[in-house]
Amino acid sequence: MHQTPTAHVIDPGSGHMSAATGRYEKRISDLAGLYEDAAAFEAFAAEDPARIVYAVHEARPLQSSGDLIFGTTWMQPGRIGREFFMTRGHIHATANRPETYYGESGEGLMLMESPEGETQILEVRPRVLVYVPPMWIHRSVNTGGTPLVMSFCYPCDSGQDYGIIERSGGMATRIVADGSGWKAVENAAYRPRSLAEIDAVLATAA
Ligand SMILES: O=P(O)(O)OC[C@H]1O[C@](O)(CO)[C@@H](O)[C@@H]1O
Ligand SMILES: [Fe+2]
Repeated sequence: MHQTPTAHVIDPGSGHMSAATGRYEKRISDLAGLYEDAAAFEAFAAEDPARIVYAVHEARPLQSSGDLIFGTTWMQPGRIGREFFMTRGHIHATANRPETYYGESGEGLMLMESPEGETQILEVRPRVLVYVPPMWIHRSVNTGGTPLVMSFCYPCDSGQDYGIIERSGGMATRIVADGSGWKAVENAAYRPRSLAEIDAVLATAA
């Protein structure tokens, strides 16, 4: 039985995608532990715990392999202390699965880290497509003053592993305000992965 082809209209401002099969939101209260300035986070969360930081529309297929998951991420502008709003970040649970992101509106960046700890940063803006190759941890950051909207696409058997970032005390690099722009700074709490952990990640790709 073939699935029926579909077309989806994306609103670049709101990130709404027609005929999505799912939608979820991440609120400030869901994002404890991500930001370097714990006191600033607590103050922000106490003031407005229900504040939405990002929202996702997605279409998930019926099949469990060989198919795609695609949709949009809408991210509010804002900062906790000097650090810009960002997604939780993850590596795909099957680590050799890639992903693309396409800028719909706003400006931001894709912060990526290899299991070995190399950082790569690519800016996202409208009409820029960012390719996240297999094996890269990835996190989106809204560095602008308006919502950042991106559409994304990845294999439906990728899965998301958030533990890899938690175990290393965050990603190696943080994105912080610098005048009217941004800069990358070292995360002082970062603990590089052991060879055993790196090998375990690489093994999921075998
Ligand atoms: O799952 P996270 O790391 O919170 O970030 C959400 C982003 O990642 C995705 O899961 C896609 O990989 C999208 O939902 C969104 O772009
Ligand atoms: Fe992903």
